[in-house]
Amino acid sequence: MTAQILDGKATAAAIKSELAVRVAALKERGIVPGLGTVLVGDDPGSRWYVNGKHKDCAEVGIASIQRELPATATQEDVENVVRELNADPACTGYIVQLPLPKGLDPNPVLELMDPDKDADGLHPTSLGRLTLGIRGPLPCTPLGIVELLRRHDVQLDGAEVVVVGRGVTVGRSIGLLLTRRTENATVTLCHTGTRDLGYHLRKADVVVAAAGVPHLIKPEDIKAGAAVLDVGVSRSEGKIVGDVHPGVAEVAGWISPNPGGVGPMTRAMLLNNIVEAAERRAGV
Ligand SMILES: Nc1nc(=O)c2c([nH]1)NC[C@@H]1CN(c3ccc(C(=O)N[C@@H](CCC(=O)O)C(=O)O)cc3)C=[N+]21
Repeated sequence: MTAQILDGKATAAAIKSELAVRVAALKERGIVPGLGTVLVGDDPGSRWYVNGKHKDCAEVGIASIQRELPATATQEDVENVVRELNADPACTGYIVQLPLPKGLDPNPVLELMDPDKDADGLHPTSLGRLTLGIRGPLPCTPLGIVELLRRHDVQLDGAEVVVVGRGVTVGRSIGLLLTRRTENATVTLCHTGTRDLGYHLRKADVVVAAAGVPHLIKPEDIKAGAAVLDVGVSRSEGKIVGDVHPGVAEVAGWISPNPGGVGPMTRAMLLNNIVEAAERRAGV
């Protein structure tokens, strides 16, 4: 068996054209959604990601608000930019690109953000709302994964999902999404303290690999026909190496390529969060 592709690039493109229609409808009511980004320092990778987000915005008609600070910026400097974006009516939502340069503490910065302007869906209030079932921005990568599976008709209702990795952006938050009544999956969260990872993986209908360990997930650990999502981003000689061994494609029923899988979906969901925030504010 060769796995079918969970094509994140094509799916993200389809979502972006749907969002463009919703943005046009907002504009007819005089509302222009705007995404802000805060980039601190000169890490080329971070700059590349941030530029990509603004390119995405241009494609769907969302306005861009770019704030840049040098690597020498103080905690106070970063927090002042956050206060400014909180107060800016043109900014529907924004992200503070992580990681921040050494010496800066991200948590007070993130807590200072207006939760209603949280484009990442990772603000303490957003995670609290998700836990409590209150409408609000949702974490982009988990949401992208759910959307990618839904649009390829991969069943989540009743599925055994095994998540590998307990990072906040994916592992810690995706279970909250997948165990809602609307998704209705059973979720097991594995991490470096898990005694027998293979034992859990072999039962999984869906595997979300978000550990950041190159080729951690081996073909012998995957149930035939399972859906495997590769979220891992490690780099070797400039190329992305995911958490999933290439041999898994021979066993799995569905696999997300990396690049071209979950990454583009994450970006599309960031735009989705901006459009939804603008719609919520407009009472749509
Ligand atoms: N506040 C904040 N929010 C974020 O969402 C955030 C962040 N900080 N810091 C860094 C990570 C990383 N991240 C990616 C998003 C899309 C791709 C993506 O689209 N990748 C492409 C190409 C990757 C390549 O070729 O380098 C792909 O997977 O096909 C990658 C990485 C968002 N992040």
